[in-house]
Amino acid sequence: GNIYLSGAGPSAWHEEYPVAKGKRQSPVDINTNKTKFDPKLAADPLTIRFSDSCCQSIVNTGISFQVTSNGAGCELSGGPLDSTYQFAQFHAHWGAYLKTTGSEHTVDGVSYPAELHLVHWNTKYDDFKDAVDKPDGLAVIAVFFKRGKEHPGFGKIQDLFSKIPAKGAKVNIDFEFNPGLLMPPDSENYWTYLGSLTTPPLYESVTWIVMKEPLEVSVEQIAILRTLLWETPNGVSQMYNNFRPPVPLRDRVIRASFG
Ligand SMILES: NS(=O)(=O)c1ccc(-n2ccn(-c3ccc(F)cc3F)c2=O)cc1
Ligand SMILES: [Zn+2]
Repeated sequence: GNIYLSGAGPSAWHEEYPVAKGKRQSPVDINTNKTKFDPKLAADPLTIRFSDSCCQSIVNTGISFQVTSNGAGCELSGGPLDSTYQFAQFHAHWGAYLKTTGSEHTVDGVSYPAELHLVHWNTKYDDFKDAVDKPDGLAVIAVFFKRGKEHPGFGKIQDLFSKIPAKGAKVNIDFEFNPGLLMPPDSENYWTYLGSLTTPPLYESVTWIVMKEPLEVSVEQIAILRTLLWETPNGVSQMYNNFRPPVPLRDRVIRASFG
């Protein structure tokens, strides 16, 4: 069923996944008065490498779209990472029409209309499946979407949505698409903390790298996200509010790469 709409939604996930109440869950609110500038993050800059040939296909996962990659030439290292991570997929989370919620992370309690996640796995492990539940297994870059000018690059991905109308539907991407297009103009400034997958199985395996600067997309593009379809207790309908609200930070400090 639909993990956001069945039962009490995210607040009930702990019944089947006790780790939902764990010590390093995600997403969280980023209270900018409590983040800590770490000069080491600036001393060893985050290196984000994407290629034109790294996106193979797009699938409707039933809770988002997902652009999958074999990771060729797409690697992440430096900053908070002690290893090289390889790109596996990107997807997003978003809200409802005329609502301000939609992102998973919030900044000083404020939500963005949507949030993009670029998922990478630690190449010290054999493959994604092996890395996904290890404490240093994954690194996810989060990019907030804000309403503004159109983003033609993301539009190329959205043009495929009509081809994946239902859960499990998948099509090949037969044009070059470089996920680097989805990085904000300034990707030096980010926050980082140790967290988890934001949907079941909620593994506490993610080093989060949350870009401070949002990416502008048009209001129409935010609306197009909701043209994807998912199953609900009342039948197939538009996909929206596929986000987990922030959970307690517990005993963690969010570090900033900037002063
Ligand atoms: N929203 S997010 O924190 O970026 C996020 C949330 C959930 C996942 N997720 C859920 C199941 N899996 C998964 C996929 C393949 C696999 F072999 C094992 C998994 F757990 C996964 O990667 C991946 C990313
Ligand atoms: Zn996500």
